[in-house]
Amino acid sequence: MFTLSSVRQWPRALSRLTRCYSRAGGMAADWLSSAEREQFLLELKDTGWMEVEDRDALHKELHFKSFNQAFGFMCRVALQAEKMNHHPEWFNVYNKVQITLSTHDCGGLSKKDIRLAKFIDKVALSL
Ligand SMILES: C[C@H](O)[C@H](O)[C@H]1CNC2=NC(N)=NC(=O)C2=N1
Repeated sequence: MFTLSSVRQWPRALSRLTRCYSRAGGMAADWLSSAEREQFLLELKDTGWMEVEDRDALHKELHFKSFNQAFGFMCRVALQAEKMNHHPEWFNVYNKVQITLSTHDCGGLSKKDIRLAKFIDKVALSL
């Protein structure tokens, strides 16, 4: 019989899928297939994103000309995060912004993280 407790013996990726599916109200729309994950991570690593060692997340540090520019960047990302209902974990000191992306509802990376990472790169490039 299928039970959530039995899923823990399944591969980690499948376990993440069930967590993502159940918590996100049965919608696995944001789930990343292995092929998508590989492709998107390749693209994002090209623009300076790194995989975090001890969790399924992406990290990037951005440097701006001034605090004003860094904070303006954060405002634009914050509005997009609210629109997506998907929020970054971030830290700002003066002209530097450190960002970590992961989908808490899924316990790892989802398509929302990819979309937000690409938005972040687009905004950073426009400044
Ligand atoms: C209740 C609210 O919709 C959820 O907590 C949203 C908010 N923002 C979020 N942001 C991120 N990064 N992961 C989430 O799972 C998440 N869930």
